[in-house]
Amino acid sequence: MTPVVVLTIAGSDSGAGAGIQADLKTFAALGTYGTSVVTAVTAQNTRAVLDVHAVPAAMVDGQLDAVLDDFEVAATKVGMLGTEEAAEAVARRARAGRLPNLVLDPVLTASTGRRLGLVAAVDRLLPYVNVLTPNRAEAAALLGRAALGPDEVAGAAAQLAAAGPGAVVVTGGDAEGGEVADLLWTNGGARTFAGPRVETTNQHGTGCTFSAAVAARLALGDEVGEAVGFAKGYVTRALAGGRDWTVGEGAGPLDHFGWFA
Ligand SMILES: Nc1ncnc2c1ncn2[C@@H]1O[C@H](COP(=O)(O)OP(=O)(O)O)[C@@H](O)[C@H]1O
Ligand SMILES: Cc1ncc(COP(=O)(O)OP(=O)(O)O)c(N)n1
Repeated sequence: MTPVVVLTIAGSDSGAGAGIQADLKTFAALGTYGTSVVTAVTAQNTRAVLDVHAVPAAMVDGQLDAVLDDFEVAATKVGMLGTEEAAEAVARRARAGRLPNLVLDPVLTASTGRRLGLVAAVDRLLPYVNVLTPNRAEAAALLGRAALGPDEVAGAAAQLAAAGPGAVVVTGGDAEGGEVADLLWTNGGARTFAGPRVETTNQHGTGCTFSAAVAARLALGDEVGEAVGFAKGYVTRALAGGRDWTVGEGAGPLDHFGWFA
């Protein structure tokens, strides 16, 4: 059977734990055909982001044309945007209705510390987004706040949803405790998706993997709540599969495929 086509618009991670590489692995693991538009190239491994090169906006434009002129894209995941001009190139296609089921992971700072994106670039896309997937720090930054306390997450999600996205999932990887809970705000109400915390240092690319899985499942026909529930379970299994891996010396990648075994 011909697979559904999903698009990732994101940065390349040379260590392949996050970014375009994590997205394509996730798309493949979930039985979809992944296409890609590279917005930036990072020299990155499990320890650090060493360098970042933004792809010129004309080349981002060219890649978008190449993919959208030939493939019927059923869902798109957007990660690292590189520049505001790249964001505008994406916004133009979204305005024209060429990017259905648009999932935006507002990548701002790598967990190893380097700045990877700008709030202004993310803001340009918010009106066209179907599902926004910030972690707590990203949600706070998008709202111009320093941080979010546990009781402020639902209110922040509602505020972000009012800026355009039909649904907002604030992921909770950085919270304390034996459970990790993500909050989905949609249709004016909150739902929580909780799962066991996987104790591991191999958690590079969890946000990329989660948002890519949401996009893949929307492409396969899930409703937003179903897609978020599936993505949450998939990330938990991928973290568990790679828990004891020694791939690189720092925060290693997830096991995107092994849970099928
Ligand atoms: N240690 C963990 N155990 C289980 N699930 C996790 C863990 N860390 C993150 N997650 C899950 O990974 C997904 C991405 O969340 P998060 O880590 O907050 O994103 P980001 O990488 O953008 O900071 C969410 O579904 C979250 O619940
Ligand atoms: C090229 C690139 N894109 C995104 C990220 C951030 O990945 P993410 O899954 O959001 O989170 P961490 O792995 O940084 O926790 C990246 N590092 N590189």
